[in-house]
Amino acid sequence: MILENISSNKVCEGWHKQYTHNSKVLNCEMRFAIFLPPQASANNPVPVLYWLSGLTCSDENFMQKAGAQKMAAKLGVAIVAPDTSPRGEDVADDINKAYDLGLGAGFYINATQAPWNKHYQMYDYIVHELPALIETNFPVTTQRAISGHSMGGHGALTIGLRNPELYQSISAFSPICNPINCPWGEKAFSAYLGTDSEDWKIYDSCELLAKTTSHQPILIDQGSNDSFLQTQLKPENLMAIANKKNSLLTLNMREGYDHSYYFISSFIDSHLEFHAAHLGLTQQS
Ligand SMILES: N[C@@H](CCC(=O)N[C@@H](CS)C(=O)NCC(=O)O)C(=O)O
Repeated sequence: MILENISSNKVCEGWHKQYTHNSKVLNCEMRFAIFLPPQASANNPVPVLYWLSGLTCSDENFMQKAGAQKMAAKLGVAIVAPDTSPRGEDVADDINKAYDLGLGAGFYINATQAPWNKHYQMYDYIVHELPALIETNFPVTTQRAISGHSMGGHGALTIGLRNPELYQSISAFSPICNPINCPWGEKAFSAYLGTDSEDWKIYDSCELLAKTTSHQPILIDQGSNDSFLQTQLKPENLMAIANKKNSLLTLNMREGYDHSYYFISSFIDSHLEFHAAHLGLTQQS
């Protein structure tokens, strides 16, 4: 598969690069960003943290606003930030161009309903196609961790929980924890997956955590002043299941923080350290 490099910036002794490529799974051209820490070389491949962004985002929001590169460079971990939906002229979008359905709102699921199913196969793209591309073209190992924000936090939790053998650790900022029981999830899942809510459960972290038999480490940070907390995010639903099952889930409620990248940038270092510990990396000065 051909990758086209469209930008390169040196940052924290490593490199931030953007690429475009033709996605077979999504049936369109896609763009992603990668941060390669200074340690990464053919003789010293590094593990990868996949970052899934939230509604309205592209590969750029996290890379430009989270300030993750300094710690990732210290720890020696690569970060890959994909886009949040398929893109292009012929890709279906919401008729009202709503921010929470269609472009920028792929929800990291495989759509089964027309017209969405032609392109909206973000689950397969994130789990299979993109890592294969990254592992073929960059000095990285097959070790993966996964994290994300809001819709991307839902993506990280569900993808991580469904594939414990592929992801060493899972983290999330302000994740949509129970999409089958909130307006964002109900709207997107009924469009992409149809109206039978039984079919939605394989993309709901509460349902998945209740059923899993593996004990993956999970870290969640949530701001107490997040305007979406009560209506859309519902971390208490996930916590109740985690407590019942003795899951390795830590939920940090952060007083006064909101839903923005100001919040993410305040705690991203601790998430990188959490993943590094589970990937067997130690901080280098
Ligand atoms: N009220 C927002 C909802 C979307 C939103 O808050 N998006 C979050 C993720 S759910 C985000 O990261 N936005 C982009 C940014 O802050 O850079 C809007 O209408 O754009």
